[in-house]
Amino acid sequence: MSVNTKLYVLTGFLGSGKTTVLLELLKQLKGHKIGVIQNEFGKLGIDGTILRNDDIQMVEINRGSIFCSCLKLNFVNALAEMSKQDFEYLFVESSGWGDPSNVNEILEAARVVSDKEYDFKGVLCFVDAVNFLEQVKDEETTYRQLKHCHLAIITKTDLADEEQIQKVTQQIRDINPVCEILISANGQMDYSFLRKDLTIYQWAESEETTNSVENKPKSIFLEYNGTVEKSKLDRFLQSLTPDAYRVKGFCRLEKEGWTQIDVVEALIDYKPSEEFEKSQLVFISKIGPAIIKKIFSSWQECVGTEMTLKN
Ligand SMILES: Nc1nc2c(ncn2[C@@H]2O[C@H](COP(=O)(O)OP(=O)(O)OP(=O)(O)O)[C@@H](O)[C@H]2O)c(=O)[nH]1
Repeated sequence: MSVNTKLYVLTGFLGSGKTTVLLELLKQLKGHKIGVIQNEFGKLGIDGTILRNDDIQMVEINRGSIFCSCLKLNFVNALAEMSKQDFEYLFVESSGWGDPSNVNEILEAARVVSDKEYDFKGVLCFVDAVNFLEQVKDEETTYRQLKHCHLAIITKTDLADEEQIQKVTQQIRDINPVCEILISANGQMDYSFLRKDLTIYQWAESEETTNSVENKPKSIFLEYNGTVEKSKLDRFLQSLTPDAYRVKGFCRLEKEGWTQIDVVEALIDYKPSEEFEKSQLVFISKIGPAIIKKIFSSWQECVGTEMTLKN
């Protein structure tokens, strides 16, 4: 039987909580036929590993933004390929650096080459209640993601007080006066938006994306074998927080075993994880290739064991 696949595009700055809500959405929709297109910025598909599950079908597009000319054809092809599968829902998680200003142009291209039309339900933009007000001052991407969304989801409201949430809401309204706004804490939120057509909350006209190969932040990944003491790794990660937009990966710790590491600004989060062959951490640099030297010297000082850095 042929069904109309409901299509949602998830956007939001690095570490704003897209994967956290997507995992919850997948739980809420258990039993439905679901596809995911996962776009990671670095070479390693960390989110893909977190989301992988027998019930969903996933395609990963890594090493850049799906809105950038470097990857948008891959995105169009993935949409066309997945349109053959009669999913009930298709979620596209774009990378935190993704500027979705040209999303309509891409969906139009996909419409031309796909077997079936998607029922596009809207762009969801994740807004980090703790870090957004600072990010939006410096990062055009954060502004564009909001301008072109239909639903803004304020995340991490468990970590922000009422006054902060009010300020964030006001700033969202200044950028996008018509989008719907919801709040979320650790993926808990009102999911009834799934029954709505969010595209009625369209604000901005399509425009060129700001994503390009030239302005793509540097990403680098670190690997080590064996184990590391948590306190040492923590000191290492803390020393790098001013210079990295985001650090994430899976590490084997001496006492705690395999652990998922998430660093967003000053916040370092540790969660138990499945096992891997070796420990790997992806760094998305605020300071370009200069981060390489800092990673080397800080690792020497704080941890001191063998590791390798890869592009
Ligand atoms: N306390 C709290 N932490 C959250 C919330 N949402 C996300 N986080 C944490 O924030 C970090 C980043 O969350 P992700 O869901 O991976 O963010 P993301 O937008 O997918 O990240 P990128 O794909 O790297 O851009 C993780 O440590 C999450 O556990 C929330 O509502 N409350």
